[in-house]
Amino acid sequence: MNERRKRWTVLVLVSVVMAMGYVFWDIVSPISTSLKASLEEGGMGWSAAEYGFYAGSYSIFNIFLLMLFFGGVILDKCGIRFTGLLATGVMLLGAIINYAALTMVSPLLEIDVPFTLFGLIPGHLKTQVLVASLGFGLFGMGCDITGITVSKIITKWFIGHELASAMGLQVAMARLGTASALSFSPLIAQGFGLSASLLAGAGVLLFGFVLFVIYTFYDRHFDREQAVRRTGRIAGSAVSIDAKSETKEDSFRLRDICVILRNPGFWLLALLCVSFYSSIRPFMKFATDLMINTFGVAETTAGWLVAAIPYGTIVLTPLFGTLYDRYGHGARLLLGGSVLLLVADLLLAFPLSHSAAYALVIMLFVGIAFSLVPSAFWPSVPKLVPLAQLGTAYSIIYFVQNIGLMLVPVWIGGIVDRHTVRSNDGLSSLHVDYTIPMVVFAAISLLAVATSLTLLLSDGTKKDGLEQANMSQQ
Ligand SMILES: C[C@H](NC(=O)[C@@H](N)CCCCN)C(=O)O
Repeated sequence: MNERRKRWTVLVLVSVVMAMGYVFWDIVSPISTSLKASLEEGGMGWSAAEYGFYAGSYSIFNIFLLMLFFGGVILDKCGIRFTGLLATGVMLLGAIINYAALTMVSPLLEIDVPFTLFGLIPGHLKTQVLVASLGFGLFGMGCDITGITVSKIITKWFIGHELASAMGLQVAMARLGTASALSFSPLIAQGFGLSASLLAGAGVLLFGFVLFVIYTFYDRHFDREQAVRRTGRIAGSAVSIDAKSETKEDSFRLRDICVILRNPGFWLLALLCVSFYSSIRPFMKFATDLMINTFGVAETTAGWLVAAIPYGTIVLTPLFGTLYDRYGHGARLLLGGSVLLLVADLLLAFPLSHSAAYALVIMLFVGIAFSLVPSAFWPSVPKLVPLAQLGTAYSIIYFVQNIGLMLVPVWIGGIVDRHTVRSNDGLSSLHVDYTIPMVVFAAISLLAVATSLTLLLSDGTKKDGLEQANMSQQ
């Protein structure tokens, strides 16, 4: 197999592994209403607060046990193969615990929670919710560590080649995973029961684990070839390189963390990541409700309007990635995406029309923004951070991103509660005015605009290469 074919095969393998993670991540979202239904109606009787706690538990280990940070250190210290197997294994284990909670732990047992952590934890929790959350937290830890591992794998194989196209395709596969979960999970649950969706999700993760095992053979082969090349280059010298070990670039020293933390470019990227993703991901959690309340569409139509976001990104992310590879202008792509998101937020806060067509156009704007920024953001990180520190750098970025992803929905949820009024039309009793929540999202997007503008300006003076094409050879 020639080099080019090998690296694209690797891309397919690891993108599918990652997409499997995204499938499980959203497997419960479309069936949450059924989960909240009573036992007699075939649900599990979860309260909205319990569901919110379960959904937020994805980030619990990543944030409170600093697992993302340690994951990055393990990646840089122990290498891709070890970390990838560990992370995909933990994802699978978490998913199995999550599934087992829904089938084996009674939803009738409740416990009183001794501390509520500033209102983030409900005062009473079903033991089933607690066990499911433990599983989902473990899954989240494995999933995000798989994320940094996959980013490092793609960088390792594609640096100097089609790096942004490759990362764009990987993100497109991830979005396909999200879209598939949203589309198929309700069908599986309707046909075979709620827990069947989770079982299907766990099955999908087992498939991902097997694919990662296959990838390790490619990885070992790559390292051996690199070692042979190096040995060739230093032929005659007394230095010997162990062909079994990973490449020298992968070795990590603890003081590298200080190097990363002292890099202002890194902090700009981390700030852009948390502001952009905190503005778009939590928005997507509230978007269906916003469609119903602001544009008066039915729940199913609202779901389809919001689904236009991930479906649109499947095509656009690799397209923008290819443009970045060939023509550069990464900082401009970041700025363009952030500005577009800001405009979309404002057009939803102060709608010019209340038609479904208007809402669809805005969702397409959001989809374009959600393609522009990720396609330029992730391949830009290796331009500001050396390969030896890349795993740690990605993990710190994910860590900062997770803080926003955990806090912003809680914040917006509180604002939504305060802007919910009982309507008099006798049909839907509650109405939410989304003006203020959307203004808050717009303010967070404005921070993303300011950060990407700073990145563009500093690239002009420091020449970090964000505006340069990624491909140095075909
Ligand atoms: C590519 C990018 N990834 C992330 O934002 C990661 N934090 C997600 C990690 C894996 C899934 N939990 C994206 O999805 O845009």
